[in-house]
Amino acid sequence: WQLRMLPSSLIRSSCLSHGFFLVTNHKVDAYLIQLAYDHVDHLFNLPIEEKIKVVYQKYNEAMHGLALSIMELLAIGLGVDRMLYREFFEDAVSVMRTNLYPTCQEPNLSLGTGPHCDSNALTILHQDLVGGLDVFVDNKWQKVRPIPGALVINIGGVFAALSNGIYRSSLHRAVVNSHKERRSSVFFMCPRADKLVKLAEELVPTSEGAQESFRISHGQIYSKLL
Ligand SMILES: O=C(O)CCC(=O)C(=O)O
Ligand SMILES: [Fe+2]
Repeated sequence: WQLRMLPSSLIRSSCLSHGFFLVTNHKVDAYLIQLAYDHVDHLFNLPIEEKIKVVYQKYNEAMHGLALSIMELLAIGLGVDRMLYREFFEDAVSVMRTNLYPTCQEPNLSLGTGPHCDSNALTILHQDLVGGLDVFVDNKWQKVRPIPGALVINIGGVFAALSNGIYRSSLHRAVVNSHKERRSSVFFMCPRADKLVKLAEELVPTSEGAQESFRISHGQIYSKLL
């Protein structure tokens, strides 16, 4: 199972089946990604130094910019106005998480990050070269093998809802191993909680009433997904 590259039609086909794809040549500075990892250890020693805050701010800005570009490709793939999701997510709130998975003598008995679907809109994950991310596709766990410099993108529950379920949000997990610790940095983009999540007209070919009944805030979707 190999995922690669992306014009909007390739993104569309991966989103129709499982919602995961890789982005390379994404212009996010490799040095910035490395800095974010380097500073993880300091995060636990509060107060956080100004320097570290700046790294994470820059990391978030870079990922936010990339996520907005991906939103355009997702829109093209769905046949809606190219700017629709870019504009919708312009003021998105984001969360960043850095995971450290220590080695484990009995990896089969332990959960790294247990099976889950992301409930936010779009996730951008950077993993080191150890490997451990699995996606449940075609009824089995399949590895997302690390590729140097590549970012793993996946559709979350909010975007699956925005696409009227056309794009999929898939179950995934991170497993541990007995020989090498692993790190990943994850950027979760979600709309502000009070944002009204409304389907693009093209995705609801039925009456205005159906549109109306779909109006639901992101907070409501989020609480249903948790
Ligand atoms: O660490 C990973 O590879 C996966 C992490 C993940 O899925 C998450 O934090 O939502
Ligand atoms: Fe996840």
